[in-house]
Amino acid sequence: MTFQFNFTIEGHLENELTTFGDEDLTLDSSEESSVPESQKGKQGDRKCSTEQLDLPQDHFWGHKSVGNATPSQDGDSPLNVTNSSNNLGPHKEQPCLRVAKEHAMPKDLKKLLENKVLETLPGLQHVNVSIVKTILLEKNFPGENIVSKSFSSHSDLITGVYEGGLKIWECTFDLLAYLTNAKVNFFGKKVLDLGCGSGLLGIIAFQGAAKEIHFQDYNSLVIDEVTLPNVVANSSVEEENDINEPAVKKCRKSKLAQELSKCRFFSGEWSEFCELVLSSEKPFEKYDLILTSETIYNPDYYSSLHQTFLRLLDKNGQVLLASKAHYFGVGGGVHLFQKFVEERNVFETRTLEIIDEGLKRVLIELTFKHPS
Ligand SMILES: C[S@@+](CC[C@H](N)C(=O)[O-])C[C@H]1O[C@@H](n2cnc3c(N)ncnc32)[C@H](O)[C@@H]1O
Repeated sequence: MTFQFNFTIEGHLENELTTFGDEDLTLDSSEESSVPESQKGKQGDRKCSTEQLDLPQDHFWGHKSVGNATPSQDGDSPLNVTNSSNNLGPHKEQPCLRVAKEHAMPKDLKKLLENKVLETLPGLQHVNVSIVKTILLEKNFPGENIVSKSFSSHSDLITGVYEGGLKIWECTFDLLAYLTNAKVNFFGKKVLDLGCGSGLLGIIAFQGAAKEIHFQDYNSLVIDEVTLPNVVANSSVEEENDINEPAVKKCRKSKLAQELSKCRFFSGEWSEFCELVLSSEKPFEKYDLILTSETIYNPDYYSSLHQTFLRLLDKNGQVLLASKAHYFGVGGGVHLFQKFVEERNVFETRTLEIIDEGLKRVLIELTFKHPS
């Protein structure tokens, strides 16, 4: 089975970009200085201080743009750095960590699916992201315009600004297939879809009667425009439409609300997310299962990702991680990540599957070396 997604920059969308002012185009650190003073610090949900944030020494945040230069069959091509090499070195720029926030499920669920076109995968529905992007480009909505930034930089990733959640990456499908084939049991588990984007991994856990499912993405726009609608699209909200009987309708509504209350949604950088989620429940019940796809492309994030697993995974829990073997241009990949993990000596890694067609992809499992 092949899935085709168009990750390239649609021509008509590019044209629409011309309607945005230059001030929207803060593509990389070298262009940062051209940002009008009035625009600086306008991204209200960003926090910029190393001291406050317990950053690892080796953690730097230049705005590395990573593009999908070579269109491929599924559009999910090797990641190539689109900007010049001066983006690859450490920057003096202050690290900017996106503050985490929790997103409430809106009361009006049908509104979430307004203007959305649904596509169907076996057993799953998801919104068409190209249409979401088109609408977002047309709307001059408040907040950070990651869509226009992504288009103008011809890039699916802009380090520290947009981390790629507005598309479904190939390894999500590998992990979905693994979860189905290996009949992974979600029943009664607390699950985290880390770096969720579309949230399809978490949705599978939701459908598999997980006790609780948390979704996290770097960008709040992704949660609002893609993850939340996808979760709702895969709940029984549509069935409700067909019922005329008010008592039955009321009963269905409360069942649906109960079902959806198992899901929580978060945006923000991983260390910030950890702080938020750990303080949101006392005591915090750790995750039995963390699902994560295409989140190890950038070695600069390994420390924060490793810390997230360490802080949030239950001692007997499991991380299922899907990744390309290597991310050209950004430098991350399975080998480097496994080496990073081995050096920390906390987690055991086990290769579950190697998919050696097209770009080599790998599924790995992480568990604590010493569970108790
Ligand atoms: C390449 S996208 C993959 C999206 C999705 N998992 C998929 O496979 O389709 C990487 C995801 O990881 C998240 N991410 C990457 N780096 C992050 C960071 N430092 N802090 C928080 N989230 C991050 C982003 O939210 C983004 O959605």
